[in-house]
Amino acid sequence: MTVMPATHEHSLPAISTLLDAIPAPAVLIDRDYRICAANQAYHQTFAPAGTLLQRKCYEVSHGYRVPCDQAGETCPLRQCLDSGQRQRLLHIHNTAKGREHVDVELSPIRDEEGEIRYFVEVMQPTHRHHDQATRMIGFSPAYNRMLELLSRAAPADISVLLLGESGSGKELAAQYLHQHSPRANNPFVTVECSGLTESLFESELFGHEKGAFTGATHRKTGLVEAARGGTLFLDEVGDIPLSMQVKLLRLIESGSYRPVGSVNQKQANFRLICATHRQLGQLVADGRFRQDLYYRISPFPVVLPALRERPQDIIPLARHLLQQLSRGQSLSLSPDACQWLQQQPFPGNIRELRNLLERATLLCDNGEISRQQLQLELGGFALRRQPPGDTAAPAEASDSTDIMPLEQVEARYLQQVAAGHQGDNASLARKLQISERTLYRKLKALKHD
Ligand SMILES: Nc1ncnc2c1ncn2[C@@H]1O[C@H](COP(=O)(O)OP(=O)(O)OP(=O)(O)O)[C@@H](O)[C@H]1O
Repeated sequence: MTVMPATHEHSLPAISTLLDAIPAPAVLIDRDYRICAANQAYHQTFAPAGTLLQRKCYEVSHGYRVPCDQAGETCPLRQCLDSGQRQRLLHIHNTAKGREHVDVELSPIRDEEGEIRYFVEVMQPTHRHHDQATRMIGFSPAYNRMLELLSRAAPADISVLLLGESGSGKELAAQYLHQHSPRANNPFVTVECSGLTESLFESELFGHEKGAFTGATHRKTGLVEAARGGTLFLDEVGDIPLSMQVKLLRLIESGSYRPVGSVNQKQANFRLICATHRQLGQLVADGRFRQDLYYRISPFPVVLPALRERPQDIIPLARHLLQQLSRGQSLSLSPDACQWLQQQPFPGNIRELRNLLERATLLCDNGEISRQQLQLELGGFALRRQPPGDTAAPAEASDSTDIMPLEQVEARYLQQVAAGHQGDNASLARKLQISERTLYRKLKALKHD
C-alpha cells in the first residue's frame, strides 16, 4: 500500500476506515512513533474514552515516556526500519483490562520513492480463550522470550519439547500450545509417563482388545486414539523406561500403532508435545534415553525459566493465583508478605508458590495475607533444599570421585547395551553370558531404580 504524506490529513480518516476491516486492534504509526490512524478495536483496547491521534505508540500501549528500545524492550518499529521488512514479536501492553501479552505484527508502508513512511501495526492478544485457569502470567524478559517461542511454535504442527524444573509451568505451556493451534477444538490428552510399567504403558497408550490379556474384559480405547485430531502431551517423557522408548519411537516414526491383542494397525493423528524436568542430554549420554527418540521429540525445544530467574514475576503471579484460590473473595498481600515472597528461592517454582498461598488463604481472616501466614515453621521437618537440576541423577555422578559402585557400573552398562541391542532378550542374554531369567531380573531392577 502507498499512502500520501501525513500533511494530507484528509486521507487519514479514510485510512482509519480501512483499518476497521481488520478485526484485531490495528494502528497506523509514522516514523516518529506518532499514531496517525487507529481502528475501532484499537480504540476499545487502549483508549475506550480517550483520544489517540498524535499520541506516541509507546506511551499509549506501554505507558512509557521513551520508545520501547530505550526502555529495555525490543521495538518492532526500530526493527522494521532496520530490516525494511515485516516484523513479528511478542509484547506486553497496558490494555483497558490490564497487562496483556500481545502478538505484534508491524508492516512497513513505503511512499512512491520506496522510502518507509509509516507502519501498520496489528496486534492479536495471545490469550485467545481468556480462561483464567490456563492464563500464563509472567512479564519478565526471560518469560516473555519463552512465550514468544511458544506463540511461534503453536500454529505449526511441530513437536515441542518443554524443559524446565518441576512446577515451572510445563503442563500449562503444553495447554497454551494446544489452545493456540489449529487443533484447539480437538482433544488435549495428557499421558503421565512416570511410574507406568511396560504393559500398562502399551495398553494405556494404544488401547487393547477384549480378551487381550487376563482381566481385559472390555475393549479399551487408548490415549493415542483419544487424542485423534488433537494434541498428545507426554509428561515426564524422561521417565519412560528404555524398553518402552522403542515403542514410542515406532509410533512417532510410522504414525501408526497396534492396540494390544489386535492384528490391525491403526493410523494415529496427533500433535506431539513432550515435557521433562530431567536433563535429557545427560540421560542420552548415560544410555538411559534413546538418542533416536531424543531427536524425534526435540525439533523445537523450549526451556521454561525457573521462578527464581524471574523474581519480578513473583508478585503478579501471586496476585493471579490468589484470585484463583480465593473464589471471588477479595484477598491482598501485605507489603511485608510481598517483600518476603520476593526473597524466596522457590525450588518448587509456581506450584510451591501456589501451595504457600493456598495455606495462607485458610489462615487469613481479615482479607490481607501477612508474612507470618506465608512462613511455614517446620524446623527439622522442612524439606532439604536440593540444588536444582536432575534430581534423578545418582549423587555419585556429581561427586568428583572416579570410583563408582560396581552395581551402578553394571546397571549403566546394561542400560546402554539394552538400548543399542537390535535383537531380542534371548540373544542379548547369550551375548552377556547370563541366563535369560537373570537378564529379566536385572532389567526389571533397572526399571525400579
Ligand atoms: N505462568 C503461569 N501463570 C499462572 N499459573 C501458572 C503459570 N505457570 C504455572 N502455573 C500454575 O502452577 C502450577 C504448576 O504448573 P504445571 O503443573 O504446569 O508445572 P509443571 O512444570 O508441569 O510441573 P511438573 O514438572 O511437576 O509436572 C499449576 O497450578 C499451574 O496452573
